[in-house]
Amino acid sequence: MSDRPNPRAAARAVDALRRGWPIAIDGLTLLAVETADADRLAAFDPPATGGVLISSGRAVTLKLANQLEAADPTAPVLVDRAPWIDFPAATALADPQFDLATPLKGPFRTLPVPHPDAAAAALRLARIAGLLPAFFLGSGAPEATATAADIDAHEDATRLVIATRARLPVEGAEDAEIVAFRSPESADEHIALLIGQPNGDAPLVRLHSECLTGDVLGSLKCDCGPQLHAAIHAIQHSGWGILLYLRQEGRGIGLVNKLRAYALQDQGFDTVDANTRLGFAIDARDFGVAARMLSLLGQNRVRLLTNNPAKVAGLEATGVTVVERVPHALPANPHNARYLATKRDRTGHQL
Ligand SMILES: Nc1nc2c(ncn2[C@@H]2O[C@H](COP(=O)(O)OP(=O)(O)OP(=O)(O)O)[C@@H](O)[C@H]2O)c(=O)[nH]1
Ligand SMILES: [Zn+2]
Repeated sequence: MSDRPNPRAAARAVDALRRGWPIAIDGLTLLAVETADADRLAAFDPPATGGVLISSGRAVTLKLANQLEAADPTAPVLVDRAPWIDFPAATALADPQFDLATPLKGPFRTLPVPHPDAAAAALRLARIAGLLPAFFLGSGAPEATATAADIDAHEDATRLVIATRARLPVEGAEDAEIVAFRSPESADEHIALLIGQPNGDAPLVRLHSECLTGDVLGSLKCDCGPQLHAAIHAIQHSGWGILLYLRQEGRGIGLVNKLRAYALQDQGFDTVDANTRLGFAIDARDFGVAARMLSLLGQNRVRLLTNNPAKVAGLEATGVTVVERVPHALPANPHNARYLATKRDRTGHQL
């Protein structure tokens, strides 16, 4: 009955969310809390009864869902918009960063989520837009309209194509070639660095997810910067291979949300709990993107440089054979020791 999924509609919806404009998804009309303000909210929901949509990871902190319900921290929860929930109160509801400074008063009451699939899709769209996963529901005229299928189509990795390639000598690998990938409507430009010459062996491959703080600023909170450079050296040393630089900042939640997770880590939460308290999955990355890039480069058998079994499983699930996992652990420092221990203890990293 419906038209073919339209990724362009999802792209328009992402743009509208970031600008603070209302959108509609399959029967729900929504305004992102993060980009709203009191006036926009008043125009969007004049009776102030529309409810606030959050994710169950956040709802657990607010005691609106139990741990069991939060097995999927991204599941939608609808909070009744009690008369006292004005714009600042809704912001405090959405953003756990302020919990210590402004303890939430409540009481909050949940309501059944109308159109749960649309609500879940809206929370996914907030993540794609790099915003907090929280919305006002209302009735204002939407600036953009998308369906859940449009959003999935927008994320479909098979639409990725090679945009261009060029020689790029880099420190540690002077004969490297850079290949850029794009998919229509998406702002992300993933990169592959091809190092050395194919020699008949499966290439040594590193999936590196973007980390502005670690890759560029030399952050000591994680191991990304040293892992990036060590990967280039290891690939060069192995004869040949590929470094994929994936635009999946913050394990897929975006830079600003990752920095919010860092603020929660400053309050004592570890990297796993920080993500779920914000209302995100522990790891929101889609390694199908990496599989598609390898396929466009003609590689379906790889030796994978990683400590993360989820990367091996993610590639294998999309048709890439991982003939060997090659460990990629680097020395800890006082600032990232807890982060590395959490990865070992809570996300199955083999260090
Ligand atoms: N959300 C969030 N992302 C983080 C945090 N610390 C680092 N990252 C992101 O995690 C990603 C780095 O992960 P990877 O280097 O691929 O590491 P990994 O998944 O642990 O796997 P391997 O290094 O391959 O073993 C980058 O996108 C970072 O921005 C954090 O505390 N919270
Ligand atoms: Zn990092």
